[in-house]
Amino acid sequence: MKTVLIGVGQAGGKLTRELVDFDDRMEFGAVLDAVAVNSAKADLQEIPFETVLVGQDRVKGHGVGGDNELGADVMQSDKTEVLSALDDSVSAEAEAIFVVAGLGGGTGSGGAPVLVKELKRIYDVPVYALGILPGRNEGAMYQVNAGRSLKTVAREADSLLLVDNDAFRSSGESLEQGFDAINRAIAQRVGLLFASGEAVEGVAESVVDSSEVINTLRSGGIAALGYAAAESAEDAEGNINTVMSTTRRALLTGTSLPEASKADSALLVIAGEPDTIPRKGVERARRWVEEETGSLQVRGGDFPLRSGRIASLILLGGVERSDRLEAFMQRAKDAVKEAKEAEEREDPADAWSNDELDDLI
Ligand SMILES: Nc1nc2c(ncn2[C@@H]2O[C@H](COP(=O)(O)OP(=O)(O)OP(=O)(O)O)[C@@H](O)[C@H]2O)c(=O)[nH]1
Repeated sequence: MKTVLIGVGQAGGKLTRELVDFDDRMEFGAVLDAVAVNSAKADLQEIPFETVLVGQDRVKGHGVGGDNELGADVMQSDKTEVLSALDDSVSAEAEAIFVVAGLGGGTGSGGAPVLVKELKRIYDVPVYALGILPGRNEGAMYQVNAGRSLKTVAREADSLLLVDNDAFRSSGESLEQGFDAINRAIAQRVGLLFASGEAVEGVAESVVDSSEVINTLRSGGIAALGYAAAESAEDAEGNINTVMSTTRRALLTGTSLPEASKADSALLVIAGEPDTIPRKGVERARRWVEEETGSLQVRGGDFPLRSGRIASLILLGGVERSDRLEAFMQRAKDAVKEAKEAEEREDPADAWSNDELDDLI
């Protein structure tokens, strides 16, 4: 799927950079172009592709400090510059646009929904978002920002592919220490998804096509991506059980949104040397994904790849009803409530109008 990437905010820019690197390293050529947008000048300095600084008149290049309403405002004010930077990037070849952002901060969280909405007005290709959910140990501000941003992006984008920072965290490591590793893990998975349908080696009927990715995401709402790989046997027969076990791991323990296994639609991509991909195993794995997700729309296809490994990549569309997402939305709502209570506590005047204390007479 020929894709144009727009990274918004710090996390968005860093993850976009990883995605560009992965696509280059693998020589897939699925990423057509990339642009990074930020209100913090320092975050743009390391970016090796086109950048746009927004909100300079309001925040003087220092970022919006986690204020996502300000993030939305500065994107709205400077959208013309951002859109004109994209003029040449979104060529006739482009099949999709991805806006990449951390949903917990200010610039990405506020800017991404505004940008997605504008892009949808202009371009005919699907406009997707790749959103990063804050880990459960991040502060209340991050949860509140992400709750509001998620709701808006999911409404505006053709689909929101969610990645939970907690899904990729290694034990004993702080979230910050782990960011580079998390970004690499996400870039590998999402990069393979972009490249699905790009590989032309060993062209066969079973090779996955970009349109299958687009059709899987057609139901809109929230999407997730699962992945697992294992050493490949030398022939297809020897890989029947391996395909089944990587598929199980990809869905049950390897998704970008843990515990999201019920879905409206799914796409199962098996990547590996074409003559080691077992038809029987792939069919069996696809039926298992149908049962497990409860979806009658499970597409499938191969991704021919020169590798000693065999991998299952599962794209899930319509995972809104997942427990993890419900838990996150509850976290965001609790954080809003706590913030309101703290605000009231700070104002001594409110002590007199406390509803929990009954009047004496
Ligand atoms: N996966 C991942 N998450 C990150 C990274 N950097 C920050 N985050 C997460 O993204 C959220 C913060 O968003 P940032 O992108 O840093 O903020 P911003 O959009 O630049 O906004 P401001 O700094 O407020 O201007 C937090 O939830 C972080 O946990 C990263 O490199 N990788």
